[in-house]
Amino acid sequence: MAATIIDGKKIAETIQQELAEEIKQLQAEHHLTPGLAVVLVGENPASKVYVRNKNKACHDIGIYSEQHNLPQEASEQELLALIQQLNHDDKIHGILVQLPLPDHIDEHKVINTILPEKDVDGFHPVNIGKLMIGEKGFRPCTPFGVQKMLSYSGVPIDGAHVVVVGRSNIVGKPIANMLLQKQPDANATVTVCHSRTKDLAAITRQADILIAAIGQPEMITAEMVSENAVVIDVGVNRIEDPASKTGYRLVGDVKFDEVSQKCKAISPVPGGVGPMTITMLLYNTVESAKQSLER
Ligand SMILES: Nc1nc(=O)c2c([nH]1)NC[C@@H]1CN(c3ccc(C(=O)N[C@@H](CCC(=O)O)C(=O)O)cc3)C=[N+]21
Repeated sequence: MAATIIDGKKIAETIQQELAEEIKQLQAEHHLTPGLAVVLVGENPASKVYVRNKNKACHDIGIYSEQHNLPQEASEQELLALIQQLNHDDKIHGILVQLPLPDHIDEHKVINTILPEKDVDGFHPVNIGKLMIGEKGFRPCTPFGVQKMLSYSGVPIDGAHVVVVGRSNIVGKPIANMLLQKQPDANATVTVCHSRTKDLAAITRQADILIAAIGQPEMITAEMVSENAVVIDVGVNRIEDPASKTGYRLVGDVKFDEVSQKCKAISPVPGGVGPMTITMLLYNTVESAKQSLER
């Protein structure tokens, strides 16, 4: 039987409406408008699309946003100075530096310079540490979006066997930690697999919830999933497609056509995790603005 489609776009819209209400209230009661600064270095075309989408989403729900474009040749020093300036800017509650950065810039140094209380991407070691020990802090937007997507869809996480394929710092490792926590919308049994895993399919077939975050187009096939599985596809891969007017097409890490004929529920690409990622960035920015009232 065909799987239920987990409509990330629709869930994202619902959450964005809730955020818009919350922002109206912050403005009425505290004269406070949440503010986000997005920093883009260079000309990566995919990055430009995301940055544009983020700015639009901010505008739609009432978040103030500003975009800082640095040229590809900008020095690390220049970028760090900009971050320092944004750290001290009271209009700005969230700072996002679009990754990847050019090779001559040290990503760790850049992330470490962002104040943890403005790190709405959840990439600063302080926020990663808080996630690890279950303390309040910013959660990385993509895994946070996956968790919300599951809970909004009524997928039981408590006690479920979650299999994560992929061990990146921005998706695999944090999602595994989040769903493992002794907290609501978590309490899962988590297995993390990766490129060195022996007999991957034997493990993925055991998943109640399968999270594909490998970065390999259409790697997860029908024989790797069970009939009861809920499949969340985190992949965003651009593959060439001469038939498309853009010359490319977006596919996930899951072979959607065959897997969706077998499993219980599945999130599509596009229209799945992507819109949730942007929404959780907005969520974190609103959260950061609220926290600024308490300082
Ligand atoms: N500091 C930082 N934070 C990020 O969160 C971050 C980043 N760097 N670098 C790049 C990745 C990628 N990313 C996406 C966000 C939304 C969609 C998204 O909304 N995708 C749409 C389709 C968009 C399209 O058509 O290209 C969808 O899946 O429906 C995709 C990818 C955030 N990233």
